[in-house]
Amino acid sequence: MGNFQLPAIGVLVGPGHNGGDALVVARELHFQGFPVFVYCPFSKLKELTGCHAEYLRSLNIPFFDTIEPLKNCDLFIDGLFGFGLEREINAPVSTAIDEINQLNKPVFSIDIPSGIHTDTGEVLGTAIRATHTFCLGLWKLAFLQDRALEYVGTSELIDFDIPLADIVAILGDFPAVQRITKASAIQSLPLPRSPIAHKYTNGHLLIIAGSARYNGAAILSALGARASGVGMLSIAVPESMKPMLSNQLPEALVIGCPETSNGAIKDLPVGIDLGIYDAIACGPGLTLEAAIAVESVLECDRPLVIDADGLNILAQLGTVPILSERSALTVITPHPGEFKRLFPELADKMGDRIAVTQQAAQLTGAVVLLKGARVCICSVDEGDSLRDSYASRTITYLNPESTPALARGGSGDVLTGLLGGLIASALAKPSKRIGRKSPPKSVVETAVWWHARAGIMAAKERTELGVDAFTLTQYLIPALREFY
Ligand SMILES: NC(=O)C1=CN([C@@H]2O[C@H](COP(=O)(O)OP(=O)(O)OC[C@H]3O[C@@H](n4cnc5c(N)ncnc54)[C@H](OP(=O)(O)O)[C@@H]3O)[C@@H](O)[C@H]2O)[C@@H](O)CC1
Ligand SMILES: Nc1ncnc2c1ncn2[C@@H]1O[C@H](COP(=O)(O)OP(=O)(O)O)[C@@H](O)[C@H]1O
Ligand SMILES: [K+]
Repeated sequence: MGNFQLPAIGVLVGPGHNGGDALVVARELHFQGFPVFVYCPFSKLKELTGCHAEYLRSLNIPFFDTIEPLKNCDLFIDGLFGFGLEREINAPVSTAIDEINQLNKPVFSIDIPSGIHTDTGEVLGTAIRATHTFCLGLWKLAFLQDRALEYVGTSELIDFDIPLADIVAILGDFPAVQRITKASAIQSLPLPRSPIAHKYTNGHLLIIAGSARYNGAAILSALGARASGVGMLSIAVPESMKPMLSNQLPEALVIGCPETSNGAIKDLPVGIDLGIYDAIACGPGLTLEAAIAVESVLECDRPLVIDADGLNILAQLGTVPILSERSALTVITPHPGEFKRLFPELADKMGDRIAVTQQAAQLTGAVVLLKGARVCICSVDEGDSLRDSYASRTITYLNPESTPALARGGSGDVLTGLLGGLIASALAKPSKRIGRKSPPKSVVETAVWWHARAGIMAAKERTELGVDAFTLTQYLIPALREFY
């Protein structure tokens, strides 16, 4: 026999059923021969948890009420608190959590890292920084809240067959919050194309973007739109940028606009007919000098994607009154900074990204796409008869998988173009409609999922440092090849 030693395991046990789960894990590891050490500083345990504790003590598994004796353990199981935690954790438990975090050893959390609020993802005083979290039964919202992600580590769902009838009884047939799945995202791709398609049946998108200061934004949006397969792509840019755009995108119709002395779009060209476009994506790189053009876009009856400076100008014009006036589809795609400018009344509640996105959708009737690590998309439920008041039910989609490789300038511009192209293609006018078309709102989820897949694939091949925005555009089509 070699000198083989099983790792020692520290198990952190709380007073509720999360602690009960941890005790069951501790017992099974003990039966498999692992040395197990329990930290449980609580004198009062819930009944079932208390029974498990009693059984472990009868097996002579050691219990401690300080962390000190567990410090040499090789890894930890965290069962201090699960979804029952609603108030701040105080000393001595908070101090124990900080000490565990400082050990820098692998920690496996049960259900949710202890200290994280199960819905809002808020850190209640302090929280375990898990290496891996096993979420039990149904995904908790905290796994989709940006502020919890550094604590969750990698994560997986342990499905223990909660009966579907029970889930439906509580959440309904179509829960108001959904994770974007590969299956649903693929469904809304404009594939396969009709064999008798022609360019106009595949939609005509107008991108309005760019300035002398930010000319790359127009190119990146256009390359995003190119990957969407949109039938026709027009790009309105300041007149002096026309040659550069034509050079980069020979297939596009480039429209030169009158420009300010700083090289921003002063206005749209006289006589331009916005009515010919199936969708308009407006905003990347415009600067605030393009206010007149953005105002005319917001007043037109075309489906819109508004991003970046389009949003900053919208905020100045008055987000809620302007968007509430619109009857065509409007998708706004703010990052958190832009979101605060659009909705200053929600600025101090941004920690709960899901709640503020829902409130923004209710205030405006727009589809609100809040960017970040876990993009949140929210719209008012069209099936709801109270829609006019916007006080009705919202439907929320969250993208569960992405990569921080996308956290660099320009990746949002790519998304704007991709999204615009997919919407134009889904909304190609009814007289031209051929083949399968998707509901326009569902392509918003598809665009977000596709953009993230491209980032993930690029990061895998090139590391997280190798995904500049132009490179990202080059991975959009390869990311789909896995599926087509
Ligand atoms: N269907 C189910 O129920 C299933 C449940 N499952 C498991 O149970 C977990 C939920 O169990 P739970 O409801 O007992 O809550 P839990 O998170 O253990 O904590 C509550 C305890 O903590 C205490 N406490 C709270 N805050 C505190 C603080 N700041 N500082 C100190 N104490 C504090 C609170 O005390 P009290 O507020 O009552 O005084 C109470 O005693 C869930 O995450 C999953 O692991 C799964 O196995 C599958 C099915
Ligand atoms: N940590 C992250 N993980 C995953 N995606 C991210 C992360 N940070 C940013 N992103 C994504 O990158 C894009 C950044 O967009 P944005 O902030 O508008 O940048 P830009 O305006 O420079 O193009 C968004 O799609 C956002 O969701
Ligand atoms: K836990």
